[in-house]
Amino acid sequence: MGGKKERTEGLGRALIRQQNRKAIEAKEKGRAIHLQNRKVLESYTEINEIDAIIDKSDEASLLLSSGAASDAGSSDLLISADDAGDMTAEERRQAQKEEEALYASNLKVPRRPPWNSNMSVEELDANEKQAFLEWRRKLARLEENDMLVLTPYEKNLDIWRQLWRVLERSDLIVMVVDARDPFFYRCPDLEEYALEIDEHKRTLLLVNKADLLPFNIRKKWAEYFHQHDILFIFWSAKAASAAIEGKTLIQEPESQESDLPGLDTRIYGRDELLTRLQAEAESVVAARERPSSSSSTTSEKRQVTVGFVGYPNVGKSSTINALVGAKRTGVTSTPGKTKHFQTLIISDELVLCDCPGLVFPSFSSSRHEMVACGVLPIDRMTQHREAVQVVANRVARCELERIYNIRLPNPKPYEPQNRPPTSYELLRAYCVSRGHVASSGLPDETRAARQMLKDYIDGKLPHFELPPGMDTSDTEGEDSGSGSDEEEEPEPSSGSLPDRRELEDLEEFDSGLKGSKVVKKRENKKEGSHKQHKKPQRKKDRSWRVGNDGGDGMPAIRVFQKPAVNFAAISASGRG
Ligand SMILES: Nc1nc2c(ncn2[C@@H]2O[C@H](COP(=O)(O)OP(=O)(O)OP(=O)(O)O)[C@@H](O)[C@H]2O)c(=O)[nH]1
Repeated sequence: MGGKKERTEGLGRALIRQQNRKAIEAKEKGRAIHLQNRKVLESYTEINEIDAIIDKSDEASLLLSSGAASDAGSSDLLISADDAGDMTAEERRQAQKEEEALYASNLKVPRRPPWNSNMSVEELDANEKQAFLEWRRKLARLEENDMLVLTPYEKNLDIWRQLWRVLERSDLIVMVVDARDPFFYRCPDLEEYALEIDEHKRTLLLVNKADLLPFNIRKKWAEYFHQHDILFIFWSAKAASAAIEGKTLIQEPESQESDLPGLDTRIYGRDELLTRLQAEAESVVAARERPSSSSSTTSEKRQVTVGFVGYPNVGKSSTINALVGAKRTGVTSTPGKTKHFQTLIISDELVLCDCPGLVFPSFSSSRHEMVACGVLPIDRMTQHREAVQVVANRVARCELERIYNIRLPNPKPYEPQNRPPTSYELLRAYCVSRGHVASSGLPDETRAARQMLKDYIDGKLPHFELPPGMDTSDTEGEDSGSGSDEEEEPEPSSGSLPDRRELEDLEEFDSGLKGSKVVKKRENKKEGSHKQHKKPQRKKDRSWRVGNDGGDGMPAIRVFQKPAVNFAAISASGRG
């Protein structure tokens, strides 16, 4: 008997030892993969397909071995360059719109492949890589269509993995968008993906930076969201942080009446937002548990999780900091600094989760627009005139003149009188007034462009989009005060303001030389801190000339799909 017992114990010990060995091996493997993945998380929006294949040859071989690349050459999506070459600009734009509408549904957020807790770490890793490469391959195929321009998007799987985790663990998903152009930052497919994970999950649009939106425009957006069944809240992380310090940033209008009963146009305060988020998340949990509620005897409260997702720079970290009431995550105006998701326990009932900013794939914007909207870093700007043209198209001429204390040349008699200034005119006027001269002796357009884009992103240059189907005539005659009691001070002039005649003289002048005089005069008068650039000016350089007749290498004015907001009309209707 004793021998049998010993044998059984021996077998038991052997089994335990085997289990432990397996556990240690699995842990080691997991650690190896973990270490391998622990390289600093970086956002890859600029990487191209070739780079991806060279850099990640292991992933490429995975893709090839799966046979997934076998149909990569099929051309059912293609409109060839030859077909497109015969079209007029208008026809091309129309065809592009049609193609974009046709393939809009192909712009998906990458899905995490199905998984379960029995899978090994390697298996999970390989499946995720495979699914991700498949997703990238589909997008690459879209790019083969000459009519479709896919803007840079996040190509680092590890960043998408962060999103998958946040989506899976959150009951309520808060999509943070910039109030000045909510639909640029909204990703409807993400809402769909959340529902695929769990049909009860809800997505709420947190319309941040509402302090930068005039009240009447906020009201229009509220009506639009309400009519289209979009769950939304207006919010200003900046105002909420100011409130924590006892300051008031937003002066709300006394009456916020609307034709739609129950319309919520308020900008929420910190406590209100926390309460509402918790209530929304609890309603998700309640809906999820409802079918089995008959078997549940207790009504005890569960901890709910609210995940914050969105493009870089929309204010996710600022929002979390304002909600937590202390600085817990880094905030800067450089997009893409949050690299890993963070979990913050607010109370026994509420947990917040901050996801790194993600650039979702889209057709609808240009790279310049993405720089101007703050989702691609200004440092990566290669064509500054194109990016500044976005600013020139969207900020009223009078606002640019007032805020920068500059004079922009009037449109020529043969041009539409309401055309926006060209980026060239704007950059030149700015450089002249500030004395920004590059070492070449030419206006330092890059420096000017960087400053203007920063001002545009930070809200110093006012701009906003109207809800779809609405134009400025819908907002005229209404109070459009921004609600913010922060009055924009015009920038101090660096010297006396050149009058229009002086500027027009400059157009006719060999302005490299004359420009340098203007520059020096201004520098001496005010901006003592600026370096004196002593390099001789190029006499015959024509890059200072104003005009868009094409003779000076200036790009034609770009027509953007979204109509520029007529700020002049809005300003005239009472905006400060
Ligand atoms: N005017 C205004 N500016 C804001 C507000 N919230 C955030 N900002 C500014 O927007 C910029 C980006 O804010 P972050 O909180 O770092 O944005 P994020 O979404 O966490 O960015 P990533 O880490 O890149 O994903 C910073 O310059 C903030 O000061 C707001 O409510 N109003």
